[in-house]
Amino acid sequence: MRLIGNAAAGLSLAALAALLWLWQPAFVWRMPGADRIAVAVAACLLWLSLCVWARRGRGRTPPESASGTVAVVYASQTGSAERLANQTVSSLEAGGIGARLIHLRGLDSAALPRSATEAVLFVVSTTGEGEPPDDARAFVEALRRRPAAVRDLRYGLLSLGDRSYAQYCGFGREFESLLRTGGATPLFETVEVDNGDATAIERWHDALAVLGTEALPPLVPEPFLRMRLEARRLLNPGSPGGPVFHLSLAPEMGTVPDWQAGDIAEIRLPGSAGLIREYSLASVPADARLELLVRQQRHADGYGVGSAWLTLDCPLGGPVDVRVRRNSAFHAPEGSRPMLLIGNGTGIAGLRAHLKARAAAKLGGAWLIFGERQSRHDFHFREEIEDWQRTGVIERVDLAFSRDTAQCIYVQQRIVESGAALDDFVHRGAAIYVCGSLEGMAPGVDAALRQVLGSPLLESLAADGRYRRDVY
Ligand SMILES: Cc1cc2nc3c(=O)[nH]c(=O)nc-3n(C[C@H](O)[C@H](O)[C@H](O)COP(=O)(O)O)c2cc1C
Repeated sequence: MRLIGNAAAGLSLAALAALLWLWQPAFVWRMPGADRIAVAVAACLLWLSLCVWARRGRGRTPPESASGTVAVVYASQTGSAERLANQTVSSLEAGGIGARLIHLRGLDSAALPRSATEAVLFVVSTTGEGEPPDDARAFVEALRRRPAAVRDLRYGLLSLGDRSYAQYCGFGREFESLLRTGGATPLFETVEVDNGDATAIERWHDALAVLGTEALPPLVPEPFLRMRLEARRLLNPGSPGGPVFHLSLAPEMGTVPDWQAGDIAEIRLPGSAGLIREYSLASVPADARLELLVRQQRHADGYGVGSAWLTLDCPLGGPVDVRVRRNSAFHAPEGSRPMLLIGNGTGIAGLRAHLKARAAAKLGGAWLIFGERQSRHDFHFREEIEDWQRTGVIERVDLAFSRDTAQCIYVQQRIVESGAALDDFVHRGAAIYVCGSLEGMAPGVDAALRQVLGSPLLESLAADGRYRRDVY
């Protein structure tokens, strides 16, 4: 191919030189012979540099493997599928296969590559009770209506889940059945990953050999960073609820890793076969600290493993192995769009990070709806929140303390009570962010938003990334 290309460039160069010689416009004709030759040489040089420039431009596209390029499409609720998709792209590219990362949110099934040379690798997780991540809902809905949209697609599927849930990999299985119904062709057997199981991830890596290279570098897991527990403060002494601690992790040396509001801290517990616990980050990089809220879990048979270590056993100043997981599904909206922040309990952590980021960017236009048990004990970060109200970062706060009154008020009631203002806020362009418990709060908030805004609007907000949730 390259030989043919070079020959063609040579021939066209010769033709151009001949043309220039024959044509010789009048002003060139009047020049002395030596000058005419100089003009012809200059024109040829100009032509040559144009050819070189055009070839360099072409060289910037990803290299194609013997079997073409790969689109790696992910849908993720809390960032794990996003991370594996990223690692897959890096590994493919290092192995010489052109790969591009695509977020399933906003993707039209008609836009999926369907050529014989481009394969699609899907990396998806399951959330809720066997449900798709929020960023996959619109795509899946469209696929249900028009399954043939994926006909002729060649795909591989990595499906993340956790066997402790009743519907293990429920969404991954539903997605695969939709792909097959639509006539898509699997490149290899779907790989299901139970709770980050490394052996299953290795199987995924091995299966990728079908794309045309045996020597694919391994998927590189992000390393943990050694930090130390700098501070631990009980936020709710006297609360009828479980104790909530505000933890601050400082770097042992050097700087903290980079992150954005919405990202998640993964903490590796010592002496527990590498068990990892995850928490929404409550701080921003300008704080130079990773801050978390941890509720101490007490069960009939003792404390929860992760929370007991962080709130009781880890000594102040002691080492903590941590890494940050990018969770773009809960990142801030673009620009200065207003935000409706809804959460309960330790969910204030993720919302606080967003408020801190907005305060630093001098953005107003935040509305906070927060719920806990008693205002006297459980109004976490009260001073900060009141300060943000004074300085205009927060334009409105609604609180729902369930144990302050006999009627047990929750955030979902506040949503319904403020229906007209909330509808107006959304029509002013606001994005809705929900952080906190999956049980009770998240479905209750979802139902209340549907009641106030209507399901079609809420679905379209989700599809546009204006309804995002970090719920656990
Ligand atoms: C709130 C919540 C609900 C979940 N529901 C399920 C489920 O129904 N079935 C399942 O197999 N895994 C379930 N999981 C486990 C996730 O699929 C698993 O942790 C996955 O690695 C998350 O990937 P993501 O971060 O890309 O969303 C759930 C996890 C969470 C936090």
